[in-house]
Amino acid sequence: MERIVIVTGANSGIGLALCERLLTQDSALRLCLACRNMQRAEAARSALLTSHPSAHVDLLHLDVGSVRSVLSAAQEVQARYSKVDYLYLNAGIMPNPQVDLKTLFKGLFSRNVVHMFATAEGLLTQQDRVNSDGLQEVFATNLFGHFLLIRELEPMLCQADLTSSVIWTSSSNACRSAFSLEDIQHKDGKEPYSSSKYASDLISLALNRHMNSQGLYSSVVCPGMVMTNLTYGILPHFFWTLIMPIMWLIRLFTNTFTITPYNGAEALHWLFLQKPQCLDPRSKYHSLTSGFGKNYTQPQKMDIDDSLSEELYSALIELEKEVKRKL
Ligand SMILES: NC(=O)C1=CN([C@@H]2O[C@H](COP(=O)(O)OP(=O)(O)OC[C@H]3O[C@@H](n4cnc5c(N)ncnc54)[C@H](OP(=O)(O)O)[C@@H]3O)[C@@H](O)[C@H]2O)C=CC1
Ligand SMILES: CC(C)CCC[C@@H](C)[C@H]1CC[C@H]2C3=C(CC[C@]12C)[C@@]1(C)CCC(=O)[C@@H](C)[C@@H]1CC3
Repeated sequence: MERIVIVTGANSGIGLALCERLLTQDSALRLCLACRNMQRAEAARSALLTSHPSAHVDLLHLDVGSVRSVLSAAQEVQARYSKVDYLYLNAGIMPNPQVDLKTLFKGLFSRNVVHMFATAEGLLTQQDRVNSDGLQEVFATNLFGHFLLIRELEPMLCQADLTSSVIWTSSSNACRSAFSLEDIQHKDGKEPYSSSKYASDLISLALNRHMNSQGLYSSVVCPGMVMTNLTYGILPHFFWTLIMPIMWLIRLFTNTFTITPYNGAEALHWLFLQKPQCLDPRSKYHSLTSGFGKNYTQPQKMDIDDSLSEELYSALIELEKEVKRKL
């Protein structure tokens, strides 16, 4: 039977590299690029069809940061397909990032330098804003829109005698201290990205608890540090060009500097090949690249607990009711 794969944020970076790798793996699958910008989506589709001329590549308009768009995209999916086998929740934003130079320089001369380059913990802040649904934009895009999409696609993901995989592109920047149950949207802090990624780790755990019995399995991935539009937005372009040799040098000391989108998509691709029942719901699957350029996937236990994940799950269900009431 034809496998249906949906990838959000598929028009660039890790999402596009994943699509390329999936088609190389299985040219018979039906790939659906779920993107907010249809011009960029069309360009991505053309690029994929150039390397895989007989592939089935569909486009779906989805602004994951807009409740209305998520609801209508989910309806469109139900009209087009009979099931969904893989749902890659990859779209993500990090608006107006700022590097804390003091922490960076202090970190460079500390024993924590490798950890700092792997996670950027405490190094990055962002400036968030409220979107047209009245939600914090980073929360809405990186977490809530994707959660709503899963909820709307539940019948397609939970088919009798079949399993489905939901795969979140999280990050090693996900940090417990950045997340608070009292402020799940991170209105009051300066690390909405870290908070939203930690929340996705929690929600993945809760989804497994609630949905495994219906055949839905959720996993989280960290692609490592990858040069994409998202990372290019952190520092001026000329500065990245200047420090690029240093980035390749750092790769000799930490396997988390995967750098290319192809390498970054390693764990996302690896999960496509696994039986979802055999995965660990408490592990994050990391794309890693050795100093010699060898790609591999490694699970690492996450710093998450059941009660916090359950409370966040309930809070998102409540928020779902609230936003639907307001429509
Ligand atoms: N690069 C890195 O080092 C790391 C990245 N990640 C995560 O990987 C994921 C992919 O990012 P990456 O490839 O790096 O960056 P890119 O900016 O290249 O890709 C992000 C994708 O998400 C899409 N997107 C953003 N907002 C929305 C929205 N509201 N609706 C639909 N699509 C949207 C973008 O579309 P558009 O072109 O329209 O903007 C783009 O296709 C993100 O979740 C990011 O957090 C995690 C760890 C490290
Ligand atoms: C002097 C140095 C060579 C300058 C580079 C410093 C920083 C700009 C980078 C160091 C660690 C990087 C990093 C990310 C962004 C760029 C850095 C802060 C991420 C936060 C990008 C997005 C993610 O989700 C993380 C996994 C990355 C972690 C490392």
